Amino acid sequence: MTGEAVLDARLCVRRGDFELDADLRVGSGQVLALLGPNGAGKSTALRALAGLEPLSGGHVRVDGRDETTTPVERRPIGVVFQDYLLFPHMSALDNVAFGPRCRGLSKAEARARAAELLDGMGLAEHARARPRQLSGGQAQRVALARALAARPRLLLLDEPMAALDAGTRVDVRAGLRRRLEEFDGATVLVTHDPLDAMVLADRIAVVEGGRIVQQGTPAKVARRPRTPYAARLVGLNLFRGTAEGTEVRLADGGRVRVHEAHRGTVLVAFPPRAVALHRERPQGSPRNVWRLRVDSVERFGDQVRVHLSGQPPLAADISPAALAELGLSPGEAVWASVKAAEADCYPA
Ligand SMILES: Nc1ncnc2c1ncn2[C@@H]1O[C@H](COP(=O)(O)OP(=O)(O)OP(=O)(O)O)[C@@H](O)[C@H]1O
Repeated sequence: MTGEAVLDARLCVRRGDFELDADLRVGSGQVLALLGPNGAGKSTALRALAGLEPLSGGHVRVDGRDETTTPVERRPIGVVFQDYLLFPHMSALDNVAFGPRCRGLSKAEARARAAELLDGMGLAEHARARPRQLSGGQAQRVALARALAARPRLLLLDEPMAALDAGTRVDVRAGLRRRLEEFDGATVLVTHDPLDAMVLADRIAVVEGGRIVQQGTPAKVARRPRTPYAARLVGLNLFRGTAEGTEVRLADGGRVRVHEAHRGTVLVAFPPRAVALHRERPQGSPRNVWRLRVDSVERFGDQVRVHLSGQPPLAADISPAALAELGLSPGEAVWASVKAAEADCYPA
């Protein structure tokens, strides 16, 4: 990120035994996704930014101003909660007008601003509807309009797709992306869905155990994950090891041959579709060949994902026809191979 950050925060929070310690910087018009497993500290980070969770250390700066001790209602922040928390007894218009009203705008001014925002979200004809009369996607847009109504500089989105059914998610996600592109403040989005992070964010911070373990563009995180969690999310096999030329000795046992020579501690990644399975030991070209055992087999899109244990443990994607031909079942031994050219190797 270049230039001055809209959000510059160091969040140190203690909750019982749990400790969050994370640095966040988000530029103007940028979306940062906090992606991580349950209990990683994503919501704690969002709550700390909003002022709902006290910091034991660190700071929150927005546009260069220190907001660390600013009360929740006076922070230049808009929040969209997971289940939107719209006021059920108010119309969409009054839900959106609520924030500006609280900040001192007259009723007419607040309503005019709310109407404009709803209009911009394609919700003009739903302005009088109560939340329960809205679809999930519409309710999300009202919640977003409400968060934007106070003209925040920092927008916080907590699992914005979680309340939606799978069928509407794709459209709503695309719509949310367009709206976030129009927002010139900073956005922090919490999710445990990699697809949300990939589609909505300019940058992803992978949070595990209260720490940011990796940060980068979605493409970079997807291609070069740095932890087994991140690798699983994007569906890659990932190993840490020590390279000596084109051979990598893996930390947990086994070896992988890679295409380019490296030296020292590295990560090696390759997709499950790069793994071929064989009944007989394969011959020929410079490839990796391992004798492994089938752990489990699951349907994965139009492919079958075979989980293998051994050194190294792998996931392999093969076609249902190939599975039938191999006649594999859990507990059986199988040969697995990967071409050296398919194994991406990078410094750890
Ligand atoms: N009310 C609480 N009191 C004490 N500790 C808490 C409380 N809520 C959460 N924690 C601790 O904080 C940690 C982080 O929780 P947090 O909700 O921030 O994780 P998360 O990444 O948002 O997970 P999820 O995806 O499940 O929402 C948890 O592991 C838990 O140990």
